[in-house]
Amino acid sequence: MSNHVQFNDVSLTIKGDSILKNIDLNLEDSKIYGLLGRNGAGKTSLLSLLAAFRPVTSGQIELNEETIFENPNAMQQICFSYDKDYSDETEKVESLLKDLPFFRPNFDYDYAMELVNRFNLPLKKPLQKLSTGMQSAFNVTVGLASRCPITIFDESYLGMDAPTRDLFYREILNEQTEHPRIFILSTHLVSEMDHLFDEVVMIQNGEMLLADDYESLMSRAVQITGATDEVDDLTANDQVLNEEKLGRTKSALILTEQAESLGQKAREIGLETQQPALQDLFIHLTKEVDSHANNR
Ligand SMILES: Nc1ncnc2c1ncn2[C@@H]1O[C@H](COP(=O)(O)OP(=O)(O)OP(=O)(O)O)[C@@H](O)[C@H]1O
Repeated sequence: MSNHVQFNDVSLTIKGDSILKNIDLNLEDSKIYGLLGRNGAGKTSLLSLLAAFRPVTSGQIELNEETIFENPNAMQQICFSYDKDYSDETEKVESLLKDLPFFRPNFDYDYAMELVNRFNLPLKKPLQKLSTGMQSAFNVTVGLASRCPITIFDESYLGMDAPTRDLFYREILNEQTEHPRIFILSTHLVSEMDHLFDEVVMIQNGEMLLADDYESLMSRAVQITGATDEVDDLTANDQVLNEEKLGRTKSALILTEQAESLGQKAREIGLETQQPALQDLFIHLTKEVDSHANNR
């Protein structure tokens, strides 16, 4: 069965503060979503609504047309992996993993043991005694081996060192081939993780800024560099996300439906073009919204 999630005009208010505003979002099966946003943008709030940790203030979130909140059937389909506080957790890694099949119907214990070996997790140690990075590796092990149709990782890899994160990224791609599902990866490590994303979702100040597939978003972006007046003439009618000047030379980051033909024209008149990275778009798209907000 193909799973899909729909956010319909979802808002969240906490103690009078508007945290999320009118969020519309569709999540489709077998896709990896990168959820990006500045600090405090509302990523964790949005994910905690999807995990049914709290009710929406208005709107609906549905999994396969069924409301998620207080719906045990829907909630069993969703795994939310985040940076938990384990300071009081005296249970050992081994016994926690052994208990999981009772709560997670798709939990694959053998796969969990493979991950325990790969991440060098000490089975006999209580969780509270693991290092921060090892606790993250435990969270990731549970998230991957639970094989939930909706699997969410909210910065759950922050404590991991670079080789361990690399191992995790490989597992995600492998799992998506072997056991496809909806993955949502909330992260600030944009340049390190962008190769994983099928879709990109950006939120800013609790509002949806952008939701698009990675390829089509990147195909709309081009960086043009050359003599300032030539770059200005060529890009006069385009959305310039960022400009950097060095003497008489200028580099402009452009987002346009016509990026391919614009790039071609640029090269024809001797300007240089480059494909920007998702991180560049993220930095300048979120910066631009800020500067508008400050001007109001
Ligand atoms: N329980 C709460 N009570 C009041 N405000 C909250 C609560 N939880 C979150 N907020 C506020 O909601 C906003 C969004 O927070 P959230 O944690 O969702 O952002 P985030 O995008 O995950 O940020 P970060 O990248 O820094 O983790 C922030 O302004 C935060 O202060």
